[in-house]
Amino acid sequence: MTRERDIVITEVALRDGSHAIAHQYTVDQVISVARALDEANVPYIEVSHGDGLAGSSLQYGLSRTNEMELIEAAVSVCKQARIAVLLLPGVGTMQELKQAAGLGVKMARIATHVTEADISAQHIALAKELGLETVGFLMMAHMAPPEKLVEQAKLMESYGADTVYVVDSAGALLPHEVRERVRALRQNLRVNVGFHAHNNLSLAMANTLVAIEEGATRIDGSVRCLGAGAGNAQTEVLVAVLDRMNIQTGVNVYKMMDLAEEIVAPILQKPQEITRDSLVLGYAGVYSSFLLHAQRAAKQFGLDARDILIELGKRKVVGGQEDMIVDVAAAISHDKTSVSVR
Ligand SMILES: C[C@H](O)CC(=O)C(=O)O
Ligand SMILES: [Mn+2]
Repeated sequence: MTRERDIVITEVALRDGSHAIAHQYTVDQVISVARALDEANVPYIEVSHGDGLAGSSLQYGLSRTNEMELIEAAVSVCKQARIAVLLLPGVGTMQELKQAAGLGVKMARIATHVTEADISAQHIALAKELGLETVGFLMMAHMAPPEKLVEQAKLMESYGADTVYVVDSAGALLPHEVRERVRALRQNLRVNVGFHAHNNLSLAMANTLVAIEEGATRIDGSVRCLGAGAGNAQTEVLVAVLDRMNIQTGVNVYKMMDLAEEIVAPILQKPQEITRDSLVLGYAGVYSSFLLHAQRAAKQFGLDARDILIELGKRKVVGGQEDMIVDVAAAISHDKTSVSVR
């Protein structure tokens, strides 16, 4: 018997990658990327604002195109791939989830900070009620020890999640820390375990392989590394590596390479690489989607973005606290000015 997929990949460039391009996706771009991913036999494609449904706002960044149009476009061109959406309770509401389901979305990923799983109960329940495959997405997983992660994951499982993800939002986890976390979830959950990496410390691939070794079967990647910060595990590389390991993803390696090169690379204003600022995200444990916000604030206040990011890391700022970025920049700028006039 042939195994079609040992590992089920969710491609996140059309959602996580939205952070990297300041939420400027057009319908044409989404159509060409989603169609090519579908032809490459990628099973799940996530589409929404970078911060999930209804993320388009002054706080998180305004989308160029209404995400429902993007979702509808992606659904319309996929023959086998299922479209997924991300939802952060409090940012997105039940109404957007219902609307997305009505457009043909098949999977909902309900994301909370790693210690706040309790706010996902109603959204997970609604997603199940709507007949969606449902994922609990525990973000900033480096901020909680394995026991805490297990406690929170069990809550999501009890609400009905089919899968719970360890999400390394800051790209800060080291391989042994991924091992401990995925192992702990595998030992304590009955549902699937997933892993979502960020490449800020150049560990996305290594960490993903460790997660798979520990039994994670749901894995996220972004083609051409098109994700927040330095991007995620690079999907076309991941499927090639897994193929060499005789681990089936069902994804066509050549087609992934071609779409990365010919369709996704031209969307990028500059190549996704580990710059000094994205490296600091992983080094200081800062949410990857803060990168562009911090760079903008640095420009506004004439500062080094690294100083802002390091301070955000010290203050343990988490997703949803984007307004703190400007506050921190203003405070650093104020301190500098007062020192220089003394
Ligand atoms: C809203 C975040 O961008 C979700 C995510 O991809 C992460 O935490 O990482
Ligand atoms: Mn991410």
